Order: sequence, then structure tokens, then C-alpha cells
Amino acid sequence: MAEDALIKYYESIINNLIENKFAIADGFFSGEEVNLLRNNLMQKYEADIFKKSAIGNKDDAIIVTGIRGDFILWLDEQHLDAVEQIYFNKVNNFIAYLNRTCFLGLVDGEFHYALYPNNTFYKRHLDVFQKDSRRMLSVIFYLNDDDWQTADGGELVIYLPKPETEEAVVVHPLGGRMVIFNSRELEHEVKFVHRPRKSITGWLRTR
Ligand SMILES: O=C(O)CCC(=O)C(=O)O
Ligand SMILES: [Fe+2]
Repeated sequence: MAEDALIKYYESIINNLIENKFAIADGFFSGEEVNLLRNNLMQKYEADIFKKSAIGNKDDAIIVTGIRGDFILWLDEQHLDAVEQIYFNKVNNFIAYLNRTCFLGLVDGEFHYALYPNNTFYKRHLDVFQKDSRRMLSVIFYLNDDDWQTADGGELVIYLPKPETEEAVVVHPLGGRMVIFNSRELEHEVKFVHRPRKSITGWLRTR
């Protein structure tokens, strides 16, 4: 994307985020980048280095079955492969723009690959934990195949508090799409998955 187009793209994400506490951005990664990232994810998944997900943050996690069924692998920013380098170049560019324009004071991020096998889900939850409230924004990048269908399930549902009620926003996990939302306020869930669902999930943190 040309520099001015990229700034417009970022600005529309940020405007949505400020107005609605969440934003959906299609095409954050190109089809080619999604293919590279998905192949990378699958290689590592097949090499059996993913772990059953747990509840909690990276350093303090407990495994609770019945809440979430995904398998994850944390990305190590000190040891990135070539494809992950592409990922971080793009993501860090966006984070730098967020910090420059919104003064959010984001100091670091933590990111993991996630694969939800068939028949798994992640029950409604909030992404911050009592011991670590530094997570400010949750970001998810979907790496699913082009032909992902509604029938494949795995929708992300974000619950927006409204006076005396709430609104449920349904997001289909389409390849290349980024979703970003306020980690401290918005509860969300991943609906039952009928086809392996692939993504990179991250949290942008304050001090
Ligand atoms: O993959 C998604 O759409 C959401 C994942 C999620 O809520 C989480 O990992 O905390
Ligand atoms: Fe979450």
C-alpha cells in the first residue's frame, strides 16, 4: 500500500476504535502474506510444538478444559523466522502509528499463533487478568483459507455494553482480516469451530 493510502487505512481503523472500542480491518495482510503465515503456522503445528492453551498470561497460566480449546505457540520476537519478520514489520509499523497519533503509551506486545481444531471454542471472557492489567488492546489476525464459509463457524462475537442491554457483533474469521478491541472493557467469545481455525492473536500492553 502506498504511504498515503496506508495512513488513510490506519486512520479509519483508529477512528472506529475510538468510536466503538473495536475495529475490523480487512486486508491488513495480503493474500500472499496470509498464505505464508498460514503455511508457517501449519509447519509448526505439524512439528507438534503448539501447546494446549491455558487461562492466564504467558508467565502464569493454568489449563482449564471446557473454557477454551485452541492450541497455541507464542512468537519469540528475539528469534523470528523470515515470515514472522514480515508479520512484525507490518504490525510494529501500525503500533508505532497508534502510539504517535493516540498517545496510548503502548510499550510492548505479546503474540501467539492459535489453531482451534474442529469442535472447539473459547467461552465468553475478558482478556485482562487480575494479576496483569497491562493488556490494553487485543488484536487478532485471521489466517484462514480463502474459501472460509459461514458454515465453518468460529465466529468471534464481541459484546458491546449498551444502556440496559448489550449488542453482539459477529465477526467472521476471514483470512487477512484484523480485529482490534479494548481488552479491558469488551467481553467476547469464539463460537464452535467446524473447520480448523487459524490466527495470530496479540495484546498491546502499557507499562
Ligand atoms: O480468535 C479470536 O477470534 C479470539 C481469541 C481470543 O479471544 C483470545 O485468544 O483471547
Ligand atoms: Fe480473548
